[in-house]
Order: sequence, then structure tokens, then C-alpha cells
Amino acid sequence: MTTQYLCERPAVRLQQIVRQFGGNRVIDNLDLDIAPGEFVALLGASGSGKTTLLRALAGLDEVDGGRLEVPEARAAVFQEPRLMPWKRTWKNVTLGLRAGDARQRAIQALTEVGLAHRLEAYPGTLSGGEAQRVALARGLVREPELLLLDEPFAALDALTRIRMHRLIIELWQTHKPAVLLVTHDVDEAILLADRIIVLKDGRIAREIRVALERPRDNGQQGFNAIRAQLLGLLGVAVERGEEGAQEQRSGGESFPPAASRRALAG
Ligand SMILES: Nc1ncnc2c1ncn2[C@@H]1O[C@H](COP(=O)(O)OP(=O)(O)OP(=O)(O)O)[C@@H](O)[C@H]1O
Repeated sequence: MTTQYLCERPAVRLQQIVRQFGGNRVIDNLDLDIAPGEFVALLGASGSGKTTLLRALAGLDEVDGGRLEVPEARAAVFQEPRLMPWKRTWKNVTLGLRAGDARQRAIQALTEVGLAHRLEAYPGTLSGGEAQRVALARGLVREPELLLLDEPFAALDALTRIRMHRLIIELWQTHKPAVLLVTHDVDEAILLADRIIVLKDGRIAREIRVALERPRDNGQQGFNAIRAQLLGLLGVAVERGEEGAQEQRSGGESFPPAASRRALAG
């Protein structure tokens, strides 16, 4: 499948990307454009190549073929915050920045993620959600044109995850980087993304544009239809009536139906 070009100068342009391990072709002639400021979510079964693709975009891994155009200013946040335990919070944020106004910039980024009061704390004293916000601040401080997120909310409890969804949208709307979010969570993808890409065997199986108004919630009209479409594409059977029934019980975003909550966790 060939992705249509979205604009003259995309933030990301992948052409015929190939990545293989031994004889196993994990990314298979993949084409993808991401527009500046676009929020794209990547869904797919375990082993479909999501992390491999994200790591290539982050510059953490090579590709074996094809052409990869990415902005120099890019940052990645992973499922685990990857902080240096012996460095204070603000120092973790400034790692790799030139001195000068680094501390000021760290304070600003930490304030944006609601952690101005934790500047001097060591990572070991932070909650999981706080540590992940530090990781986000460390990304933000680099003013990335491309923000790569590999299941950054997966290890958090449901309420913290909801707060993080709101925060990420707020930060995205302020800074407008292009975002590529790898997730297993169908509802998370619909809540956050402009476009959802379903990856299968290292290829794009389908793209869905999410035209729902923001702020979004999973009770919104149109949400269920997109969810059903995605679950179908992902091969997750949902019993007739179960979706609606669960949604009525839970209401709001906080407790999405079990079928879509991490539907694809491997
Ligand atoms: N360094 C490696 N060496 C060998 N095989 C690898 C390597 N990295 C990834 N693979 C293989 O590539 C395939 C895709 O892996 P990848 O981690 O990209 O999938 P994924 O879609 O992110 O899966 P998950 O949802 O479980 O995280 C898997 O079959 C995996 O075993």
C-alpha cells in the first residue's frame, strides 16, 4: 500500500523501508508520511513491527533498505522513563543540553508537565506518573519537531493514564510537534490521534482518519464505530451488545471496555 503524500514537506517521509532480522522481514517496503504537527497512532498485533519502526525513526536502529527522512530535532519517550537515578530531576531533563540556560529550560519544561515542585527530587522518590512526566519534559526541552512515543502510558494506572492523555494533548497543542505513538490500546489511539495506522506483518494494513472533535471521550458519537472498525481490523471479536453495555456501565473515558483496553497486548 502506498501512503498518499499529505503535504509538500512532511515532518517524516518513509519510502520503501525494509528491516530484517536474519531471514525475517519485520518491516516490509513501508511507505509513510507524517505531516508537521500531525498526531499519528500506530496499532498492530504483537510482533507486527511497531517498535522496530519507532526505533528506526528515533535513530536507535538501522534500516536495511529504503529512504528515511526525519527531522533532526526529535525525541523519544518509552514505556519506562529511563531516568538516571543518581541525578536530580532537573539534571535528568538537561542531559545532553549545552550549559548556559539549560537549568532555566528544564524548569520551564518541568513546569509544563506540572512538576515545578520536584526539580531537586531524585527519580527514586517519584511516582510512576511523575517519572513519565519527567521523561516527557526531557523530550520537550529539545523542542522536537517529531515526538516518538512507545507505549508511554502502558505501565500507569488507569487514572494516571487519563491525566497523561490530557497532558500529552495539551503539550501537543502548545508545541505542535508531529507525534508517532505506538500503543496496544485502541481507545487511547482514538482519543489521541488524528490518524491511526494499523500495521500488519511490517506493512500498513489500513489507515483511519479520526475526525472526532477535541476534547474527546469514549462516549462521544462516532467513537464506537471507529473502535468496532479497528477491533475488526485487529481480529478482536467483540460479542454483540457487549461494547454498548460495558460503555453504559463505565461511562466517560476512565474505564474503556475490556475488549479494547490493551486489546492486543502480547
Ligand atoms: N534485535 C532483534 N533481533 C531479532 N529479531 C528482532 C529484533 N528486534 C525485533 N525483532 C523481531 O521483529 C519482530 C517485530 O518486533 P517489534 O518489537 O517491532 O514488534 P511490535 O509490533 O513492537 O511488538 P509488541 O507489540 O509486542 O511490542 C518480532 O518478531 C521480533 O521478534
